[in-house]
Amino acid sequence: MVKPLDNKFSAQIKQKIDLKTKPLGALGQLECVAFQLVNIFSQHTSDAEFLSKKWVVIAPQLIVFAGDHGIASQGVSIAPSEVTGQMVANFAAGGAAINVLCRQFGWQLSVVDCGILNVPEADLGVISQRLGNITQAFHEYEAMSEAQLEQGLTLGARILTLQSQKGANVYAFGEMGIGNTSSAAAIFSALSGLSPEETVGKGTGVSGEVVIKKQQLLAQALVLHESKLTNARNILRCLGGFEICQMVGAMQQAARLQAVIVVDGFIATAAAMIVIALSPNAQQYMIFAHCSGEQAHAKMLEYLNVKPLLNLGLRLGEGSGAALTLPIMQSALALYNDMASFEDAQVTQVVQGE
Ligand SMILES: O=C(O)c1ccc[n+]([C@@H]2O[C@H](COP(=O)([O-])O)[C@@H](O)[C@H]2O)c1
Ligand SMILES: Cc1cc2nc[nH]c2cc1C
Repeated sequence: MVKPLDNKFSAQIKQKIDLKTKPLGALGQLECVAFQLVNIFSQHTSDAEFLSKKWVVIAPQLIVFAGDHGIASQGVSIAPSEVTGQMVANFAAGGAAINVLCRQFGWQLSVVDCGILNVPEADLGVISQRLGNITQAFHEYEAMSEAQLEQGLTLGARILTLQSQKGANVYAFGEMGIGNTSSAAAIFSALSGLSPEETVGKGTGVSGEVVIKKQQLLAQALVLHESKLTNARNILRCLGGFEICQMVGAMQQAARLQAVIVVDGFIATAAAMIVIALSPNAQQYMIFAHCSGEQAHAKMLEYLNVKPLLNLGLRLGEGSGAALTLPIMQSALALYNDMASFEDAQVTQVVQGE
């Protein structure tokens, strides 16, 4: 079960932010981030501890879930499925964008093989939680079986529990999987009722013709599975990927632990949408890192009524947008902890005009 935030200290947190030496709201979204983080971190804190404690991000973990997609055989990506495994090897060797950003900011990075076609050599440090080699093409079959779905949710939760032993209070979620923008768009259409024309985009950078092909495959899938697409579990099973499934399990577990969940781009947000559909309280623990260049990501964020922290036109995945939020979260907390109040600094309190 995902508990709602108890909001025990929320009025005090808001007041402390408002009494800092600045015009009301002048730190913009940093104020929202500070409020959300302190509200989450203070869930099991006594009144005395709350007043004296400095709030910090502890042992931040970024987990990249990788999976291959049957739908990729339909030519929906600029890259073949083999690239998923090749990129996983790149993650393991430390050369990808996400490795650079994790080193830059201090995330601990884990990579999970949820079921990819070409598995890198065993000793590369990739965590193996395989549900199969590849999902079935969802325009003709259910992407995965009930057993694979169940196992994926369990294994996703398991990896989060393992990482939580490092004492982390923030988890970020990224993915790698050729073809997975098709899967994420299908999930978004099934959950929202939006047409494939509205949810499909260019993914890795396909041409207009391929976008139309993607839309047609999605339309076919939505008709094929129509009778089953009435709940979030079936939507995930029929249209999802092994990596999306494990991301759902891991995000659910992070929410159960009342930890912060940093959601990356289009595919990670599709996983978050499933989590929210299953457990609406989970959204209280989520920070949406950025608005991706994938055209329907802005629509997903609008559908969830959330404001992302960044808008840099990123469309890489891997957790790259999520990685960039660590210094933002740390800055928001440092301001909350250390910035003087009007009273501390003997500055005349300014009142906002009408
Ligand atoms: O995170 C995003 O918003 C995002 C947007 C477009 C593409 N991607 C990445 O590109 C791959 C999927 O693109 P595609 O064209 O193969 O469906 C997958 O590995 C994702 O990590 C990621
Ligand atoms: C090269 C490459 C790197 C990626 N990283 C995430 N998705 C990707 C897709 C491609 C094609």
